[in-house]
Amino acid sequence: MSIEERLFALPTTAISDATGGHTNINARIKPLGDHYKIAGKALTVRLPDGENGAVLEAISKAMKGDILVIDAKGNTNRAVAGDFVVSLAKGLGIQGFVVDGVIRDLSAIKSLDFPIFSLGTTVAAGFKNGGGEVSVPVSVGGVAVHTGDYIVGDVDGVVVIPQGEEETIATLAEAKIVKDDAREKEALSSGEESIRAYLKKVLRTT
Ligand SMILES: O=C([O-])CC(=O)C(=O)O
Repeated sequence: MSIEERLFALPTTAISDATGGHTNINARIKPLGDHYKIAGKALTVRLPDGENGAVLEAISKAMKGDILVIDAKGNTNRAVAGDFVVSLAKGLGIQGFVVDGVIRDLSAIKSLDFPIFSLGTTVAAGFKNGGGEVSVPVSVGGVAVHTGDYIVGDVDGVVVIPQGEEETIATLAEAKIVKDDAREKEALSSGEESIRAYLKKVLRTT
């Protein structure tokens, strides 16, 4: 399995447990659909307040499977993208967007089934006066993100794994799931009896 496949198979909660939660993106950045799941490499975009021109530049530079991580500085009045821009990204094999800002044309974007994690939606398009940078360090949801960092997102939120730590974090998260499964089996195997036995054990030892 590739590292992308291993990360895709992991819930963000297990990755958060493995990282200690230090690189969890602020919970205000949410998936626009509960079923959205992304795992892949970040390509960063930094936008001047209210602008969105550099998103097109990022789309043109992205590799298939990349996730655009867009620092729009929390602006909720101007969209970084609408359904047209999202169609371009989807058409070139970009996996999803994580946006510290908002998008528009939600209903059409939902029809495209393109995973977006954002602060929500707005009606207004972004300005196109230029400016903005692609592949520079950004801050999104309170977390520093560099191009090449790994991003995993699902219904619970978005986590960042700094480049170079992905193998270690995936291994720790996989181990956490095995541990959680064993705990669940122990506590829930025979209804009230096993629940009480489990609580007794835990409350005595903590
Ligand atoms: O042009 C824009 O700023 C975004 C937009 O409406 C689209 O992508 O459809």
